Amino acid sequence: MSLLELNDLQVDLPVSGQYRRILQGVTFSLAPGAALGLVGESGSGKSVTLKSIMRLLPVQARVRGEIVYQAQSVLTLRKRALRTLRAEHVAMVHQDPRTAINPVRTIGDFMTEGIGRGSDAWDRAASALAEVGIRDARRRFAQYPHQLSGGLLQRVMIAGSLIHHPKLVLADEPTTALDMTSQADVVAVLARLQAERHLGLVFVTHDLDLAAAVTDTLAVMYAGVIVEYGPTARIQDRPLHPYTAALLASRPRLDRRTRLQTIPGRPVAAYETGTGCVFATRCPLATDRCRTERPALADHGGRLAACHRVGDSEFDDAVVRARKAATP
Ligand SMILES: Nc1ncnc2c1ncn2[C@@H]1O[C@H](COP(=O)(O)OP(=O)(O)OP(=O)(O)O)[C@@H](O)[C@H]1O
Repeated sequence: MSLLELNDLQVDLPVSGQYRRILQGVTFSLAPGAALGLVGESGSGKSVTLKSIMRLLPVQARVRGEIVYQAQSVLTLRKRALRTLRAEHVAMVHQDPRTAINPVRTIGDFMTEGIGRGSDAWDRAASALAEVGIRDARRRFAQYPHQLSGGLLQRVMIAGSLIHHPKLVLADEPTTALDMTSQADVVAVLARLQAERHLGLVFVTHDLDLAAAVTDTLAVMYAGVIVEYGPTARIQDRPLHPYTAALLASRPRLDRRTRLQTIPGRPVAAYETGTGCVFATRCPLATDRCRTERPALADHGGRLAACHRVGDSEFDDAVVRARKAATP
C-alpha cells in the first residue's frame, strides 16, 4: 500500500479576484520509506502541491482530484482527523526556519510542545536533538531562536517535527535560506533520518543536485504539471524531457567558471498554458503538434515523460546534447 497518493490533483486559486488554475492534474505515489524530489523552477506549483497535502491552502482554494494518505482521503478529513494528521503523521519542514518558529519562545518550549513538561518529555526532546547532531541539548533548551544560526535552527525544526514519529516528511526547500555549509549539514541529517527511520519524504527544490542527494525518485514539475517522473539517477544521467535537460544544463556548478546557460523565456504559470504542451513556448524542439495537443505523462521503458517527441531519434540526440553541455 502507498503511504501517499495524489491522483489528478487540480487546484484553482483566486488571483486578483479571478480563479486561476495553479495545478493541472498532479499524480504521483510514494511508498513507505521512499523519497521523492519535486523539482522545478519558481512558480511551477511545488509549494502548492505540498500545501494541498497538508490542507494548508487558503479557504477559497478549489481543489479537485484525490489525496490519499494511508488509505484515508485527506481532502474530506474532518477537523479532528486533520489535526491528528498534522500533529502525528505528517511533518512539514519549511524554507526559512525563522518564519516557522515563534521567536519569543525558547528552544525548550518549542521542543516540548505537545509532549508535556515532565522529565520524560525533556529526555525525549534531548534525544531528538541528539539525532540531528545537537549534543548540548540542555544549553540549547534555554536559548531563543535568534541565538542560533540558520543551519542549527533548521536542525532544531527537523528534530521538533520528528518527536511525534511522523511517517511522512514534507520538506519545502529546507536549505534555501542557509549558507552552503549549513545546507550540506541539513541535507545530510535529512537523508540519514529518512533512511534510519524509514520515513516517506517529499523534498521540494529547484536544485536537481540537491534532490539527487536525498531522493531516489524525481518528479519534474513545470506550470502545474509533472513533465517527467522516474529514478533520480537515470533522470540525471539521461533526461527524457527537454525541460529536464534544460534544468540540468542551467544548474550552477562549483567546479566550473563557465557562464550559466539559462532556459530561454520565462517560466509560465499553469493558467497561461494553452491546449498544447506546457513547455512548448520555451522548447527549442517544439513542433506544431506540441503547440496544440497536450502530451500525457506516458511510459517510456519504466520512466514517465509528457512529451510527444520522446523516442524520435533526432529529438533524443538533441536532449542528450543539451544534457552534455552541462557536463564538464
Ligand atoms: N495563495 C495563493 N493565491 C494565489 N496564487 C498563488 C497562491 N500561492 C501560490 N500561488 C501561485 O501559484 C503558482 C505556483 O506557486 P508555488 O509557490 O507552488 O510555486 P513553487 O514551484 O513552489 O515556486 P517557489 O520555488 O517560488 O516557491 C504561482 O504562480 C504562484 O503565484
